Amino acid sequence: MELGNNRIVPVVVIEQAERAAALGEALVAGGIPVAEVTLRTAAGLDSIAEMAKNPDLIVGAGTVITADQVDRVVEVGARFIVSPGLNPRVVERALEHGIDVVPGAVTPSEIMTALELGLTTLKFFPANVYGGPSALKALGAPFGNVSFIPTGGVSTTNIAEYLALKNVVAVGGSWMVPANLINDGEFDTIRQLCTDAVAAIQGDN
Ligand SMILES: O=C(O)C(=O)C[C@H](O)[C@H](O)COP(=O)(O)O
Repeated sequence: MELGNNRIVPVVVIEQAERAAALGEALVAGGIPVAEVTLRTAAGLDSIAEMAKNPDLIVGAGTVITADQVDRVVEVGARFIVSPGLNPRVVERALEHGIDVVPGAVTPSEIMTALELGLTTLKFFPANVYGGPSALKALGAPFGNVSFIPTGGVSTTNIAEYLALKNVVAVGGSWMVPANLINDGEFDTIRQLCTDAVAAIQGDN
């Protein structure tokens, strides 16, 4: 997955596309130049298009549920696709476009289906519901070639524990990009939340 050397993927829920450019600048300034912009709002597509204009930012689409949504997010410049679950038609359409796709998979059967589709980097969501780090350790035994991006309940309190696992390539989360701060244009605060998140893992590297 095209993440550069980033190990934190901000999950963005944005209500106003006019906030997108400034949000992208805050992420870059805060040391996390990547964003998974979800399609959970009507502003998602336009926000991806706006943030994709920033050459310093890696922008992908989240909450991609259907193959049609894959076409639309590729059209506006998404560089990767994340899904909460595993829909083979979404995966196949993304692969047809030649774009990285990270579906959600938390059970051995889902993981085996993803492997069959040629994928080895998967979203582990909701991580806080499906057992967190201990579940990921257990899954690492039979699936040594699979990397996960745990998402759901991740924060500075547990990010180091997740990133210490050899089968965790990055974490996803919304804690550094709260929707209310985006809506209120509190981009200095978002930048600080990003630098705090980066600091939370630098001490453990
Ligand atoms: O929207 C999607 O496509 C999802 O899969 C859900 C998000 O990734 C999680 O809601 C993020 O979890 P928090 O960091 O606990 O807020």
